[in-house]
Amino acid sequence: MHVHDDLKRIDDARLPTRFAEFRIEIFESSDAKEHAVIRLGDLLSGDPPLVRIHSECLTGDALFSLRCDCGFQLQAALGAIAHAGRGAVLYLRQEGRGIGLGNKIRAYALQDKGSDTVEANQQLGFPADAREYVVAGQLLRALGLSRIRLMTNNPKKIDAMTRDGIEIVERIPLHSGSNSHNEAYLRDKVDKMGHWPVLA
Ligand SMILES: Nc1nc2c(ncn2[C@@H]2O[C@H](COP(=O)(O)OP(=O)(O)OP(=O)(O)O)[C@@H](O)[C@H]2O)c(=O)[nH]1
Ligand SMILES: [Zn+2]
Repeated sequence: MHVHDDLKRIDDARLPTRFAEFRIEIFESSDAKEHAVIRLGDLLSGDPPLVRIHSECLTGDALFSLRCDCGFQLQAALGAIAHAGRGAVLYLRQEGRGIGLGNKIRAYALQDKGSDTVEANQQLGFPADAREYVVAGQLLRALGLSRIRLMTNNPKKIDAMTRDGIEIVERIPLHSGSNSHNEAYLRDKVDKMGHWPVLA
C-alpha cells in the first residue's frame, strides 16, 4: 500500500457503467473515511483533464431524490468524462455538506416545516456548509494532477483548490436536474451560498 500525504491507497478495479468502463480506486483518509476516484483514460498526458469533486449524497446519488441536484450532476459529470474519453470524479465521503446523513435528514425535516437549507443547518447548530477539501487536494496529488478543468458551480471549491496549489485552468458549469421539488433549494444555493447561477 502506498501513502500519499495522509492518504492510504487501498486498491483499484474495473468499474463498467452505462457511461463507460471506468476504473474505481479507493483511498482512505486519516479520519478512516474511504473515498473513491472514478477515472477514465490517461490523466497525465495531454490537456488538463475534466474533474468533478463530488460530495456524497445518498439520497440524490443512490436513491433518485428530487430534493437536490446531486445525482443529476454526478451523471452529467460521468457522461462528460465518458464523452471526453478521460477525466475523474473524486467522490468525497462528506454527506450532507459534511454534517452526516442523520443530520441531513434532520435538516430536511426542518425544511419540510418551512426552513431553507441554510437556516435548517444553523438551527441544528452547524455552519451552512461544513465541508473541507483537503482530501480533494490529496487525491489530486495522488493522481499526479496539479492542473485540472473543474466541473462545478461552487466558487468555494475553486478557492480551496487554488489555495492548495491546484490550478483550475477552466471552470465548467454543471446545471442539471432542476425540478419543482428542488427549485427553492437551487435558488438558495445561488442567493445564500454564493453559487454561480445558470447563465441566461
Ligand atoms: N445539510 C444539507 N446538505 C445537503 C442538503 N441538500 C444537499 N445536501 C448535500 O450537499 C452536498 C452537495 O452540495 P451542493 O451544494 O449541491 O453542490 P456543491 O457540491 O457545493 O457544488 P457543485 O460543485 O456546483 O455541485 C451533498 O453532500 C449533499 O448531501 C440540505 O438541504 N442540507
Ligand atoms: Zn443531494
